[in-house]
Amino acid sequence: MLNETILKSALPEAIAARVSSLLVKPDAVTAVLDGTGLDGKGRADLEAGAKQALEAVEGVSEARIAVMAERVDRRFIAIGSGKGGVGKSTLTANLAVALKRMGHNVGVVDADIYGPSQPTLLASEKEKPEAVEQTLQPVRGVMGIPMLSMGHLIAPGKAIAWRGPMAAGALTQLVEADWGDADIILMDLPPGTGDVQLTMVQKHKPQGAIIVSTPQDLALIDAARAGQLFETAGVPVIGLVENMAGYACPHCGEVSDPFGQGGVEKIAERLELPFLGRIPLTMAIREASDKGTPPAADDGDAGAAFTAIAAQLSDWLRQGQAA
Ligand SMILES: Nc1ncnc2c1ncn2[C@@H]1O[C@H](COP(=O)(O)OP(=O)(O)OP(=O)(O)O)[C@@H](O)[C@H]1O
Repeated sequence: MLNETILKSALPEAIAARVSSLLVKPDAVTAVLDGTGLDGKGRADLEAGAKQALEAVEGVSEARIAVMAERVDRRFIAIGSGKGGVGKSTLTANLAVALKRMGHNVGVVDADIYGPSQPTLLASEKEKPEAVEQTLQPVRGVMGIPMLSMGHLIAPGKAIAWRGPMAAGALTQLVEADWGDADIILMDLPPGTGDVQLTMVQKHKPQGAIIVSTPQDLALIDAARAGQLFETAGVPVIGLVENMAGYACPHCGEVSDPFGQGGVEKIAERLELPFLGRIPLTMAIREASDKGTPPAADDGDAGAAFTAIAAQLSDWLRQGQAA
């Protein structure tokens, strides 16, 4: 006589551990499995494995499997800048790595569709995302961080020259991918404050935003504009980050300020927004970024500034404000 114990013992251990219920009905066996933490492929494999094992049991003509997963309360955090080339992508990659090291389930959407650099920064250039039932499955970057970028979907070196609606459509696919149990998704926005950015922010409504700027006056004007963009869209600004602040000469050790100093902190004060910290301009950061080894992945000096900013983001995520 078939019963739950017999059926469960026919399942491989990893599948048996996920059984929520197993019922023997006259026409079929029905199993409900817990798919929490698995991505689309993992859930499909779980379902197929259970079905095959149960239908191999004598007396079972059909096994119906349902894989359920706990709803993940997912938050998107946008990293934006008013101006290009100020280090938005570098900050995003390092914040992701630092948050991961702090125990967060973090993912990265490279929404910088015109210049996607996350595949290089997080060493996933060769990966190609698959789609399961038309939903993209993120690839894995450094430290297993789930991530998606247009850079994964287009041929390397190919420029993307899309108009707003097409760009927004492509980005939706990245945002609405199967993020599994990742509950914090960092979104590397395209630089600037045009229509594309505003549409993206309004459509995908991040829970908070970080603005990056270098300390020079021109960048600061644009950073203030980025603040207005988020305000218009009703997205709270978590704080401002100053990048490329102070350069220590690798030969003589003298510190100079090619882009000025302290400007971002001043503008944060003026806009009444938190200042999250300063990242120095160093060869180590540039070299590590090009190699796909984000400095925040280890305890070296180059990563410390990123880790300190990630700690504030982590506090904001826990309490709703930066420490
Ligand atoms: N603190 C830093 N020290 C040294 N180099 C840096 C630093 N921050 C960024 N860089 C370098 O500056 C360049 C631009 O950085 P990044 O791509 O992160 O900027 P971005 O704002 O995302 O640019 P884009 O406009 O392309 O989106 C990269 O080569 C990066 O390695």
